[in-house]
Formats: sequence, C-alpha cells, structure tokens
Amino acid sequence: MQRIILASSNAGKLAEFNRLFADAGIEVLPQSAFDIPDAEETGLSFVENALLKARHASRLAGLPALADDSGLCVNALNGAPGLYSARYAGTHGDAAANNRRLLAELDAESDRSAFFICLLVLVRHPEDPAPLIAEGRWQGRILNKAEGLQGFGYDPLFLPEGQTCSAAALAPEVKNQLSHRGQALRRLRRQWIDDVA
Ligand SMILES: O=P(O)(O)OP(=O)(O)OP(=O)(O)OC[C@H]1O[C@@H](n2cnc3c(O)ncnc32)[C@H](O)[C@@H]1O
Ligand SMILES: [Mg+2]
Repeated sequence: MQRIILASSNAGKLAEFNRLFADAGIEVLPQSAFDIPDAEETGLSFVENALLKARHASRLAGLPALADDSGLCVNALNGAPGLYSARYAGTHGDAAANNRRLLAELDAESDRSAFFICLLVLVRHPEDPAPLIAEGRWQGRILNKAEGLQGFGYDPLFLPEGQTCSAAALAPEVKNQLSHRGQALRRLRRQWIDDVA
C-alpha cells in the first residue's frame, strides 16, 4: 500500500482527511508519527505555505507528503483573517478567541459574506519540481453567534450557502461533501489518478 505523510498538526483537518481517505487504499500518516515539527509558514499565499509544509514534511519523513493550507476570507474585512486564520487573535490555534475577534470585527457590518479556501499540495519527494496542486472554495456568510459542536476553527460561525445551519452543525460526512477541503481533495485525487495512469 502507498504511504504518504499528512503535513498537518491540526486535529480537525486530520479527522476530516482520515474520513476522506477511508476508501482510497493509501496509508496516510500524520506528521506527528515522525515527530516532525511544524514548518514555518512564511509564504505570502496559501499555495506557498502549502508547498513549504509539504516539502518540509517530505524531507524529514523521506516519504511523499500532502499539505493543506486553508483559511477563512471575509469580504468586508478585505479577505481577513485569510492567511492568518489560525492565529487571528494572537495565539495559534485558539479557535474560541479567533471566533470572538471575528464577531467583534464584524460588529456593525451588514455584508457578512465569506468563503473558506483550501490549497492542497502533494510532493512525491522533497525537491519535486512538479507538485500536484488543487484548490477548493466554500461560499457562505458569518453568523451573529456560534452554533453547533462538530468541526473545528470557524465552523460554528460559518453558514454555508444553501444550508440552514452552521458548518459545525453539519454531520462530518456532509461537511466533507460540501467543504473547501472535500472539493480540493477530490480534485487532487483526479490529478493523482491521471498522473499514475
Ligand atoms: O498548518 P497546519 O498544521 O495544517 O494547521 P493549522 O491549523 O495551522 O492550519 P493553517 O495554517 O492552514 O490555518 C488554517 C486555519 O483556518 C481555519 N480553517 C481552515 N479550514 C477550516 C475549516 O474547515 N473549518 C473551520 N476553520 C477552518 C482554522 O482556523 C485553521 O486553523
Ligand atoms: Mg498552520
């Protein structure tokens, strides 16, 4: 069976990927299994950061690596929190504080439209000059208060277009069908299949 490293330390993403890869016949190992520390995310775009994370994990594990760089872009905030979604309120990964800041920033704002974006990069080796790259976007709007207990990050404040409840109130398999991450992974897998065919 093919083995790849998932170059992420985010438990919410890892749970979603495990479900998305359940039928793929690929063994997907989190970077924690190799004690790989987080890469420095110094890029100016999601795709640059995803490349940095994938190359870093592939180098340290000696295996192909898949990285996800993602975030929430709010139109009235000129795309913020954007690249800084994981540390919007200052501390990396403090979802409650990030959600509080988002609500405060949008306090009197009537345009609450937003989208999640996910860039996936797969490198077959650390210097891979032709990585596979796929993107997904999920449109929606920011609610006035948190709702739902599933998912992670900004899910409790995100009302997906066409839905009547937040992303955190959707069953995990429904979120994967609709989400930026689900879309990007399905696109990546099509490239992957074409690539080996
Ligand atoms: O870099 P890794 O280790 O993968 O983990 P991370 O949490 O730092 O991940 P990112 O740098 O890609 O930042 C993405 C942030 O965007 C938010 N985010 C991304 N996808 C999301 C989703 O599906 N639902 C809710 N929030 C999401 C959440 O705050 C994430 O921490
Ligand atoms: Mg990160």
